[in-house]
Amino acid sequence: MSGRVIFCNPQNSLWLFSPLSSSSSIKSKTTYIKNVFLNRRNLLSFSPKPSSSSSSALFCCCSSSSSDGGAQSITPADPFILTTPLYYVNAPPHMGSAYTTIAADAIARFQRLLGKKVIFITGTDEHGEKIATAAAASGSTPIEHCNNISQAYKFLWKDLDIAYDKFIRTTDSSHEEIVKEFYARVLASGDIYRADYEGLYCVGCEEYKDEKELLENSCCPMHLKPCEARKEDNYFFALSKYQKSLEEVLAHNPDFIQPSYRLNEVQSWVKSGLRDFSISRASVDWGIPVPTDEKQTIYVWFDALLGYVSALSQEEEKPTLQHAISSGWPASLHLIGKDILRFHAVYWPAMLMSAGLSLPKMVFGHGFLTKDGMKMGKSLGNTLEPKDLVLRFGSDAVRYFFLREVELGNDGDYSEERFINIVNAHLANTIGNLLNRTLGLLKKNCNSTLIVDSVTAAEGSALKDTVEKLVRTAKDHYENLSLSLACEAVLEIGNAGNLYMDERAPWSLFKKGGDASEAAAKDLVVILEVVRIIAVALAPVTPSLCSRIYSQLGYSNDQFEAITWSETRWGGLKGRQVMAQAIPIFARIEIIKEEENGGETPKKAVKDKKQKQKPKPKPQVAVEAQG
Ligand SMILES: Nc1ncnc2c1ncn2[C@@H]1O[C@H](COP(=O)(O)OP(=O)(O)OP(=O)(O)O)[C@@H](O)[C@H]1O
Ligand SMILES: [Zn+2]
Repeated sequence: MSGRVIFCNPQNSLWLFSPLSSSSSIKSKTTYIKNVFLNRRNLLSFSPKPSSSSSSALFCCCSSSSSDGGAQSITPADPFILTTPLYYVNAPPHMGSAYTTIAADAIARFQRLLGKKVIFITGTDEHGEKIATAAAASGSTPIEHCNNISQAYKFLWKDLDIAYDKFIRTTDSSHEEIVKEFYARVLASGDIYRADYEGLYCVGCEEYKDEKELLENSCCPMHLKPCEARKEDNYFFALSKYQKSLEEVLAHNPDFIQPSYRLNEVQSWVKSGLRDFSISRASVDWGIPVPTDEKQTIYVWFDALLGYVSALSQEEEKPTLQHAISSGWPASLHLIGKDILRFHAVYWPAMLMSAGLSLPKMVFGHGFLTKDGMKMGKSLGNTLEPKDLVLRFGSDAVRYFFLREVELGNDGDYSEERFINIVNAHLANTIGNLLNRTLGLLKKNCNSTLIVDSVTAAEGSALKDTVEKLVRTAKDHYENLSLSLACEAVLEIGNAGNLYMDERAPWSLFKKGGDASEAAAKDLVVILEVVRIIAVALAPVTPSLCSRIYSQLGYSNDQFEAITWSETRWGGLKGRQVMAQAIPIFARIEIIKEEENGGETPKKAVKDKKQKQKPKPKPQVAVEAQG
């Protein structure tokens, strides 16, 4: 289905022209508009057109517009555009930055499994005072510093199996072009003016603060450092002009800000009165020059948010807003931490409205990974090294633990003991052992070959029903971004498989021979089918682990790469398939005492554990092959 959107008002409104006849009721027109347009593009709210307007225009949509110079066709094939924050390169990545990116990657992978065209954008935010200071402290030029840290992000994303489509750096020249064009548009809308400003500035947040949000001694609650009193002659963005439009967007679009409890927070910021904010810095050199005044640079947030748009420009095209947005803007989802919600839920929509661009469909502000109750962050330095975790435990364990343990939206504290317990119990035991035991029995009793022509010929009906129900549950949770609950549902499939194995006890049926033996061989097929379904349903979260499962089930890597969610349907295993050699797909993590590992690093401890026996008091962790 498609419709026409005609751009009429350069500010905030557009008119929808619907093919419904003029005699259709307002209710049916409303339903039509909702179904066809809302949530597909960015028609965030609408109201019946004032009767004096053009006869074919049905509704006036507030707060969203298309800037593409006229009519725009809407097609169902819009891509799913998903973004992480562009991380600030004042310091290398840490587990907090990894958390958002892992979650975004799982969402992107799930959407790809559904067959959607996905554009998964991540990148680095590289301008501003903090960066210049960090570069000076490390004895490098700002761009050298940015190159190093940006590269560190890319390396980490590789280690964590992050399959992004676009990595945007705000120092890219194409980005700079787009920021300048955007600035010019906002200026042309009459939303930029020059004024003096005096206030309290947190360099950590790169933001002027309201006194009422600060702790004692004007300390920033996030960075625990006193803010500096500053006075500057700056360019301002007229945010206050968008008060009403923002209120309407928030009121009419309950899904725009997620989780829903964050909407109240945003609504109360807006209700308390929006103040214009400064979008340039006279005292900062490391930034994009203001197009109309080379003595000032554009405020780092005004610049960075535009990275979501500039990331869409194609290398072979001239970097213009028009080209960039024609790749499918608006974003379907900005996944961010709650620390930067105000920028994404208030500043960014207002900026987009001013420039006549569509608003993102959803902004999801997740919670914090904390250490001793404080947000882990680069500025506080209380971070956890994701690289270390990956080296010790592998990317699947890291991805699984944080997505399973910290429900997207909530805060969560890290504990190594809990990490080990969870990944051992879920990945090594429930899933890994189930596959390993089953393949072992298949090898011993069936020559590693499935004895049936198709899985349906072997199916265990009650188990099949349970699995089908849990697959539906997992899908619903993925769709609602409840990643922890999605993991839980998939684990339940594993539990059901283990229960079936224990109840049927195929090892003893094989001993009986005859029909019992044949029933046992069918049971093995059924269990392997359960594990195959787990591999599809958990692929967004633990892609490497799931590809190892697929390869043990006799599929090629290419076959795994081509899977879609529809393959969670019961019956996918090929009859008469010969299974690969059973090797543990997930190395169980063992806690061994340091007296056993002689103080060596945990991985090394596996190899040397038998030789070194010096007594030492503290426990250590080692990785061991699952038995
Ligand atoms: N402790 C954390 N828990 C969850 N996500 C985090 C955490 N720290 C950072 N992030 C992610 O990184 C984003 C902020 O990126 P940024 O580069 O500013 O990192 P930061 O470590 O918070 O920096 P700083 O400590 O200097 O403020 C957050 O919105 C969130 O997506
Ligand atoms: Zn701060």
